[in-house]
Amino acid sequence: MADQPLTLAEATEKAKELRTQLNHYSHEYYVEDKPTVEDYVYDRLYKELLDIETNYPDLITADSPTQRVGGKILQGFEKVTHDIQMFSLNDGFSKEDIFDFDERVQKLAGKQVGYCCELKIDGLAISLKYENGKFVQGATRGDGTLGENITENLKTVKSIPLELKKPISVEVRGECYMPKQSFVNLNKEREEAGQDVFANPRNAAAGSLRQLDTRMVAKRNLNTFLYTVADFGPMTAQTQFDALNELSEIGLRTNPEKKLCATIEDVWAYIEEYHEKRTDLPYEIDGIVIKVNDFTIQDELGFTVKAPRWAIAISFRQKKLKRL
Ligand SMILES: NC(=O)c1cc2c(=O)c3cc(F)ccc3oc2nc1N
Repeated sequence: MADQPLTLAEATEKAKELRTQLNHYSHEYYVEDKPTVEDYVYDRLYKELLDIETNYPDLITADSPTQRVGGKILQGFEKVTHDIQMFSLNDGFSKEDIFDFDERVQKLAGKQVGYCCELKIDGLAISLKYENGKFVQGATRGDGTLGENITENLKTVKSIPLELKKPISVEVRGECYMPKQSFVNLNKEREEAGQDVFANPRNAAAGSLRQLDTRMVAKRNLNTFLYTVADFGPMTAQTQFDALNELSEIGLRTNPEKKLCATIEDVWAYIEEYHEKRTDLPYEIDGIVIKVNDFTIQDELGFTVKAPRWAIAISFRQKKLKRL
């Protein structure tokens, strides 16, 4: 006999249970890249939740996984002012530039400093605001002070949690990117449809986030790596390396290839290592970012008008580095 339809009380309880379970499985799959259940298990639970929400639309919540597919057609993107400016990075183009950076930093800091090295993901810089653990605003960098509100589009990016693991209020920043394979698939579809193809995954990600139809964004398989805590709230990390671990602990996706380097020689070895490995990565990188690890020293060094003095990006994208 068909199941008795659930009462509202039963449906409310069941929907809550399914949302928690589905969001947990989604976190494992999209944020940790370590799923513990097969897709069909997820799909069955998802269908069960969708049926309940279809029968009881009032039970739909903002953090329900069914809301990830989008469905809003936006009129445009409102402007957002970044309370904390979103800077860009100074670029280095050679081994000499990196060693000069180290010399400047040691001189300013008055001592040997350690560096946190990270891959420079080739995507679009984004800012994510959470209030009491809930995702409330996503924005582009724009000119560093004025960005665009792309919250509805970022809600369809599965690795961006709609709710953190802790009910804290923070602002974090990172990169939204399109994985290489998704880029190849998308361009194949576009070519078959007689549409223009995207030149590279970065343009494809930027073009996807500019879509006004959020259902289109949901289909683009965008992803993220977070790398900066702008407004710390109750977060306690005192170094960049620890901040990346803390971001991961509250449920945000961070890049696993980070490395703590005690000397600039170790930094250079890391740069050479990933200059070789970059073609094997499932996402594009356009270089390496080197950051003074200790936040106290970062604060001492501060920013110029356009960039932090305590970081430098080395770009793989130009000729001179080919001779690495
Ligand atoms: N594309 C990137 O993967 C990446 C980019 C930045 C920045 O743009 C950036 C800009 C700042 F003003 C300060 C720190 C930063 O750290 C960063 N770290 C990264 N890993």
